[in-house]
Amino acid sequence: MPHAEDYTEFTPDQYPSFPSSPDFPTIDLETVSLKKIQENDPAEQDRMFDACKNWGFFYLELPGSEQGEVIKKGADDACRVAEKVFQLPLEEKMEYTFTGKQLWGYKKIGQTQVDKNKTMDTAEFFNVAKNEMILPPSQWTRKWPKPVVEHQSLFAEYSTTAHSIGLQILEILARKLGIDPEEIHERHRLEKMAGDHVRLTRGPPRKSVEMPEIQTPAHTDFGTITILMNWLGGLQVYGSPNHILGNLDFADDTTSSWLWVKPKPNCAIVNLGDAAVKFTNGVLCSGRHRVVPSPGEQGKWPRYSVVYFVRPNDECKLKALKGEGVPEGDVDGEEGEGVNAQEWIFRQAERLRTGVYN
Ligand SMILES: O=C(O)CCC(=O)C(=O)O
Ligand SMILES: [Fe+2]
Repeated sequence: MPHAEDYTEFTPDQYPSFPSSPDFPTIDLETVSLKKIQENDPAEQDRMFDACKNWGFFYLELPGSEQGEVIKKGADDACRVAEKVFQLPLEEKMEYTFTGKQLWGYKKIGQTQVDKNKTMDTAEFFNVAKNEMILPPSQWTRKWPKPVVEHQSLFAEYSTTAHSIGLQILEILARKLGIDPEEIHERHRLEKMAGDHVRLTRGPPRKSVEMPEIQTPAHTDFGTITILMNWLGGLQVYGSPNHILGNLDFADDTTSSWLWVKPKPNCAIVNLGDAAVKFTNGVLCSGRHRVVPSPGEQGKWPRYSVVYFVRPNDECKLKALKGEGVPEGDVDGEEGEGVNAQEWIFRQAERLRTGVYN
């Protein structure tokens, strides 16, 4: 990696701590040790299962697990690449906008509507596709910016590791519900085409004390499971658990209904997405969340995050799986039924972008 002094924006050593004040109510999430679940610790696995049925969100403690260390270091390195990507001229970044049904590449600021008044989002994303990075550049189907090309091995390792951790978690959840774990593996083959990507995000420093801006509007993730690394506050979870598929409603936007997720050192934040709700017929919860500018002093820094989305293979149908813990019938009516994962994700992304669901 280039020298740290080349960078000015992503400076986690300098970040002030998350303010401890009743003005910033936080959500009390469980902390699950990756090492322990990998060692089949039954109590740890039970706590994780409960967290996935309740909030659909938990902290995943990384140290002590080899794969955990890859994510911890890899996320830092990915942010340094992100800095370089976001520093490219807008004109150049726009050469990488999403094409067709693939949500890969660049999303500029202000592309997504965040409220009923048509206020636009303030975060920029760069989505680095798993299916490209795990292949040699000669097999790539699209162009990637130089900083990404130069760090292909970082993105390949990060994608492979995050995908593997996601599947280990899903396998444990499947067993608890009496679902054959092979049903999960078959729908999430690493080498098959899927919407999986490493998302690099950058939100600008806060403009005003009142924090009116929203960096990323309320949403549930569209895939199966997400492994998120962030360093500054800003992520918020809606204060009542969501078991509704694809819930993108702006809902009650009053600040009191949102709880802050305080970043926890050495931990990833794991959350389930819509496909996990669908596969389990609503037993597992895909937590509704959004991103606002970091609170207090933290808001003076630009906010970076590194998100890995584990998604079902493109052709996979979003249907409940069989298992003794999965109720019969369809708790969500026909929503998403029979639609393949690629189509579902594309539709949801369009709905989120345009706000037509409201
Ligand atoms: O930046 C974060 O902390 C969360 C980002 C997120 O929710 C997303 O990209 O889906
Ligand atoms: Fe999200």
